[in-house]
Amino acid sequence: MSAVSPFLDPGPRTTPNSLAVAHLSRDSIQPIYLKETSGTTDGYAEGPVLNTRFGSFPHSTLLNKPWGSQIRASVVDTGSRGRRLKREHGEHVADGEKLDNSKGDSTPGTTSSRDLKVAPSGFIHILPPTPELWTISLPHRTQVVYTPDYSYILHRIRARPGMKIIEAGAGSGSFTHAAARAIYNGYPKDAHDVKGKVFSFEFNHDRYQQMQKEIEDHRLDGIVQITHRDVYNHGFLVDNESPGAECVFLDLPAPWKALPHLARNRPTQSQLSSSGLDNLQDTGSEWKSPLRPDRTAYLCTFSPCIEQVTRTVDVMRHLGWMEIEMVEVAHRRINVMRERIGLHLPAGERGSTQTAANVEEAIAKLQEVEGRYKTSRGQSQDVDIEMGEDDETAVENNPIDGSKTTLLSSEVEGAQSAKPWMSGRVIHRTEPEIKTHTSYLVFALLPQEWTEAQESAAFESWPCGKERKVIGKLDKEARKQEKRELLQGKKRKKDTDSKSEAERPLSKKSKTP
Ligand SMILES: C[S@@+](CC[C@H](N)C(=O)[O-])C[C@H]1O[C@@H](n2cnc3c(N)ncnc32)[C@H](O)[C@@H]1O
Repeated sequence: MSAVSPFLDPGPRTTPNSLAVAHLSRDSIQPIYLKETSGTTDGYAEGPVLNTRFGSFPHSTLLNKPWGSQIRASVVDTGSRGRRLKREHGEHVADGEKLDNSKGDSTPGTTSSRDLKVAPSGFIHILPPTPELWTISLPHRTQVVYTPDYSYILHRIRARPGMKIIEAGAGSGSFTHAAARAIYNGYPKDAHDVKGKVFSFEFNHDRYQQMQKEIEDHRLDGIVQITHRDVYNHGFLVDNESPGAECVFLDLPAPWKALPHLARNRPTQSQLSSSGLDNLQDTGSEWKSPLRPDRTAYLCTFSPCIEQVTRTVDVMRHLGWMEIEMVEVAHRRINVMRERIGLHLPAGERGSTQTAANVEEAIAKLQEVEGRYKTSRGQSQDVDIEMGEDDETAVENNPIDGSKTTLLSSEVEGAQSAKPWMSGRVIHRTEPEIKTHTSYLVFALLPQEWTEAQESAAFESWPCGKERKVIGKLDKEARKQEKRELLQGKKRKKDTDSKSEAERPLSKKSKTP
């Protein structure tokens, strides 16, 4: 294993031949494999270039940067690229159009990073890959499980470092990456090393191959083992060995068809037929459960429709799964922002409301308007001109409706000195509606295997039913009789005490205080 996956330990800086995430804007991010190539690449003298709507970014400007750095766009000759490609393909290019490749790196026709000119505008941020960022930027091959769902699922199935998870189907690998991070407690040294692992199963061959490649590119091999398999018919054993899983996640069109393969013992014919799975015949071979025998197994299935849920729950009941529960994650994004209220704020600015922020501001404005009205009645002069000549105030034009706002000099100073991102009240607003239904999550658990030997050992330690001392009586009449006897005993004691008191010699009695 060359290095740790950037998903598990990205290190302090970007490195060549590794995955990074280009953050263009809040809703636009792009995964990128950073390459350290000195020669002309794809027609660019600058080597490999990331072209975005915020400008062009040669990889050389993105390499060896601390994660989270802001990278400014570079001036890249995108126009000559087409001409260069044409020339490479032997097409005629006019002499005057020929490119001067002499400057730059030692490699002819390349531009070194120190020769690159910073573009007048445009920047991105370079971020380390995480399962969350990968989920929103990965190449979609199927519907994927998103972060609000998988964070809850991993918590409920108790995925933690050192656990073994079975996942089917792998699809686009969104859940796989999050699961790999959750169970990671080091890379296994060999096949017998007991480290956390994700056993992933995918039926579609193309998706299986793409996943296999991604896992290698992301250096997750050893932590994720993907198998090309139809789990409905062939179950979850890997090389005919049990993965020994404690956690299971099924994102399949018919999860109930995979459930009989997750039983502790071979399901009986009646269990199979009551589940509608008569086609799964007894093959005669030895039964191996893919679950860890000495631990409770936690399962989650992910289904978009309620009919799939009812079918799954029905089969779960027949196969002995317990504490079955369905949950839907209704996720809402909460936007936290600053809201600025005040008459002095520039009109039409995002997040600002032009209204009096308090009583003082409202009175000041009224007084000012009244004063202006009196002045305009006294002198028939243009108010705007007068205002413009007045040092104490300034007039602001509203770019939207053309109206004018008069700013008091103190307000102008205040508005200029305040940092825009610090002014205003911090408020939060949720999205007005929950956007989409993702899926119904069905959770269940299968208790650990319990043998006769374990039962006898438990009985030895806690001999249930062999208690020697019986505390209290069981029936009502016996309890009443017990109470009667208790009261009679007390009464007898009281009588005896008072009798002995009466019989005591008088001299002794008088000494009593
Ligand atoms: C919705 S996708 C899974 C998406 C994945 N959980 C993710 O987060 O990216 C369902 C996948 O199950 C696979 N699949 C369907 N039937 C299967 C079967 N019998 N055995 C294994 N995989 C199967 C499909 O090929 C598909 O890729």
